[in-house]
Amino acid sequence: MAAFLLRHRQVSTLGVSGILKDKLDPCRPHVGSRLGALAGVCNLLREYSTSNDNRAHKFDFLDLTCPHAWYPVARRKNRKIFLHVGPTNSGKTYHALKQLESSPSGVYCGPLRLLAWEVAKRLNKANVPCDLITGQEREAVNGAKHKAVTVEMADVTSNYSCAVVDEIQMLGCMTRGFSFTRALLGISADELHLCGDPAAVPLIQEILKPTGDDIHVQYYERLSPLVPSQKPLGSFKNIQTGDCIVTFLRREIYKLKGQIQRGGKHLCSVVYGSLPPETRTRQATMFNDASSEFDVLVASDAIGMGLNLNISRIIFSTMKKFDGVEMRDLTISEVKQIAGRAGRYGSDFPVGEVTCLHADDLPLLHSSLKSPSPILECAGLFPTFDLIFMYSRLHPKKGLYRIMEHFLENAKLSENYFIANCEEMLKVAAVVDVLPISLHDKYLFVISPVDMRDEISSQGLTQFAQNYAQKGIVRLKEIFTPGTLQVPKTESALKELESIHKVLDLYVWLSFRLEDSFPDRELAASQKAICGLLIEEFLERFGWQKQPKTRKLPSRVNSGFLLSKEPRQHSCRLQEWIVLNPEVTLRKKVPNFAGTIFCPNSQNMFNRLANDELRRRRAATSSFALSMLICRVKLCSRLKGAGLTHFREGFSVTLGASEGERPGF
Ligand SMILES: Nc1ncnc2c1ncn2[C@@H]1O[C@H](COP(=O)(O)OP(=O)(O)OP(=O)(O)O)[C@@H](O)[C@H]1O
Repeated sequence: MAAFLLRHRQVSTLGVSGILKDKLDPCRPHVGSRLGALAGVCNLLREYSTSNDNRAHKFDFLDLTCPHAWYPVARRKNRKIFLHVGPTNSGKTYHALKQLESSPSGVYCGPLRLLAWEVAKRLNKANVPCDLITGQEREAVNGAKHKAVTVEMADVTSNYSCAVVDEIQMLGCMTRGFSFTRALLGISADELHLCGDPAAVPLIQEILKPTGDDIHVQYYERLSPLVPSQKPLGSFKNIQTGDCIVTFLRREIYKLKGQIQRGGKHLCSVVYGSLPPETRTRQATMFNDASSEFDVLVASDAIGMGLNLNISRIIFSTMKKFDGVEMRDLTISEVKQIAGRAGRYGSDFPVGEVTCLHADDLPLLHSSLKSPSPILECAGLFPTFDLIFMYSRLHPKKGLYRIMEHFLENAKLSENYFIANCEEMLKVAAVVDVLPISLHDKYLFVISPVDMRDEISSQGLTQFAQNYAQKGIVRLKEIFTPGTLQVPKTESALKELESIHKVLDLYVWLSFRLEDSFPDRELAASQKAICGLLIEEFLERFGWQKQPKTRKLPSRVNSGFLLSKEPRQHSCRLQEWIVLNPEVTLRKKVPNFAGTIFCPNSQNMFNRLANDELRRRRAATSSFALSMLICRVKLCSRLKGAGLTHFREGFSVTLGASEGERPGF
């Protein structure tokens, strides 16, 4: 599918693979605001940013031994630090958020967009106006003094009464850890609440010593019991409603989903890392909803964070995972984080159970659950653009790749820190180095959330950077043909669609940083939403097309869900709502109609699309609000002969519906 979407498939990645070993990282670099002001460094550097290069030579830009000094705004405060630590599902975040909610101003910093969305929603619902800021979203709420952000977007120049940094143990993450270190050292708040694993306590106490902050540690116990089973699952015949099967390969997820569904008793939602976050949330919602048919979850370790899940039992299908270098046993922290998802407090399953598919794996499960997580020893660090820029002036002939490489090899660090793993960033640096753009712009591409291991994503980035360098403006249509997305028919087509979603996501990210040069944010966002829906359509159909007749509804099914006697055949029913996207190509074909038409073919799917759209509209500019219209499909013949393959015989569309019309949900 991507072959006709990405127009320049032959784009060279400039021999990057020859330069770098292609190792996988556990966390994707996703760095939104590393360009944000780092006042300490800036002050330090300002005096060297004149043409007096002799002075610059005397300053050691490689000295990263005192990162706390980079944040003068935070250093002017005597912060009270509250460490909320304990196992998963122990109420750490709940208590920290209560403090945030009752403070006059504040910020929540989470590791995932999903978490930022959830907190923004929660605060707004509690009548605490809260903005949402992630790499790809800016949703401003009138009068908001609170913000929910992804950790990379944390602002270290503003003052807050209260700040919360969630999953603080991630400061030890090889790729993203430095953003947590930056939030820990740099957020200027009277109260800073840190939630996470007790394994991070000694390190945090150590690195905060030079700040003089006041530290209080509060330990929590799990709110609901977690019972490790003595018996393995053995066979998928023993799967029950509320079970979650964990596996680590995407391919395996679909294999297990198919296997379980073929038993005819259960339908499976799926959650894994490369699904768009919106899709992950919806899959989780379907699984949680007792009235939906999807009563079993097949997931990767992506369930470890960010999703509220009503899981009764976690079943590890394997206790090994490929980490990009080798196949290895799961670590104690990984086992605990995943297993801890069973039996969430306040959910339908107040007691959680955990087991393995195979008896051989039980000893490792049991021993991991009994052991404390190993103490974290070092926190991540990464040079800001200011430092890289000043360092580059000492080596004016070197490209960003060589400057970064040299900087990272020679940086001086104290024993509490490590320099982030930036192989992915270096791959991008090699791509953009040959282009005639400024160091600042190169750095921006380098820190963008691109997955360079994914061929389509890496080609998307290359194309964006090349077009930007050549023309100064990047139109989405030059690389992507809107209106050509289709429901994938195979797993490999699904994978391509996931990659296309990543490319569109990257465009949106760039559009927030280079607004004039990436003007098609709205189009990219609407195409992203469609990608998500098509992916979901695949997920709902998967495993059913071959044997729909063997289907027996499980007991908890509410058959009203799909409004059909044959629940899995929902593609036969055309619903009465559509989404119009005026950007796309049908303009010429259909008189009086300024757009293409996407027609969700189930009410369920439509509701999701409409919810998404309304959420976006609330946040969007008025011009964007006009770019997608939701309108009613009626039985008339205006589109007959227009070649609209989305529509079935006998149905067509009323044109020119007004934006005021609202679907009835
Ligand atoms: N005192 C409480 N009253 C009501 N609900 C609570 C309370 N404490 C926690 N909860 C609920 O229990 C669940 C788990 O709490 P929370 O997410 O704060 O745990 P956590 O320790 O941060 O877990 P994790 O590490 O998995 O994020 C949440 O749904 C939360 O709303």
